[in-house]
Amino acid sequence: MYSVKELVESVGLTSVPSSYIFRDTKSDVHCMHVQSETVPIIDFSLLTSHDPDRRSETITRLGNACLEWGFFMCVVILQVINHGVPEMLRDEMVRETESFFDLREEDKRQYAGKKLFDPIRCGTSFNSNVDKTLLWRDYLKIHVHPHFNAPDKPSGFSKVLREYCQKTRDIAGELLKGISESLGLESGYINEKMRVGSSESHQLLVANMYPPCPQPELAMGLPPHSDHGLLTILMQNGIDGLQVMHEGNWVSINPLPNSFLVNTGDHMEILTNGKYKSVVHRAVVNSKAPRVSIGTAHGPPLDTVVSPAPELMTDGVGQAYLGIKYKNYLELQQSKTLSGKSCLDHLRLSI
Ligand SMILES: O=C(O)CCC(=O)C(=O)O
Ligand SMILES: [Fe+2]
Repeated sequence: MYSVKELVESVGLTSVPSSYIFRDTKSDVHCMHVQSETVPIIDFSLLTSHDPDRRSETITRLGNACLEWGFFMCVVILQVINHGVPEMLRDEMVRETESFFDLREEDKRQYAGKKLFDPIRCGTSFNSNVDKTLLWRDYLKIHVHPHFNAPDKPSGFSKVLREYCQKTRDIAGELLKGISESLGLESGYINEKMRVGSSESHQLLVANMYPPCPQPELAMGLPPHSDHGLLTILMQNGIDGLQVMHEGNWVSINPLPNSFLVNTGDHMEILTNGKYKSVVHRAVVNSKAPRVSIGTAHGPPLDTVVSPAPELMTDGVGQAYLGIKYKNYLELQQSKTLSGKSCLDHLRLSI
């Protein structure tokens, strides 16, 4: 079966087929429903404020969010023209993405079964060649920077996608400035060292479609994992499903209006020598409505070797991770079943 959406729509499913029954003994922990206010919130307008006190307070919050959670909601004031994402753009981006998944299967199939670095790739599960259990998830992955790519259908997608990707790169650039400062480094440190914001930086857009599931407790949208890259900026179509691991519990995320969900990725953990750890998260499914989430992963150029920053190895802790080319890390992650932080574990040095 090429997609879960097709499966759900082709037959009146009343139960989950056995190939989708997900058993995860390791993460079988109690799911706490924590209110949104316990999740760190970053007001983007304060981060870019000219008032040094407000900016500095926000940088402290940002640093704490990275240190304690690896996750925060970033509220972007929509009317800000320079760095905000206009509300319309977010809505349009969701609508166009939904329309893409609603295309006829033959229109989508031209992007199916392709390789990791093909510009546009569409499929189901994570790595359906090796996944023992299939995931209740279809995806569209597009390498949008340094070379911009877009499917030719739906017709309005390309324009909206280009603008959305530019705006999220701008947001990532500002967040990385704040994160650098929170580490006691120059504001431009991460952007310059990782060449993020350069004409070569890498940005991958991943759109996920989780169709309604007749037995949501038996299936999994995306299993516990951490993302590659420095930061992922995510939004959704108004239906919840993201959970992040915090202090041993799954915290269900109910985004504030106009907020992006931001998590630190494995390359942030490597670069900071383990100070800012990537967050483990997962996507659960529901029986009522299709859920769409759209994430952009922001990383260095593919040929960049990411290793711990010497400036962050001064506290007597030696180098805790091996360096690796970003490209090779992506290959490593894609060669296996998605599972917790198993890729990062390959690079950990025992110290
Ligand atoms: O759907 C979500 O909320 C999470 C998506 C995600 O974790 C991913 O695409 O890596
Ligand atoms: Fe993720």
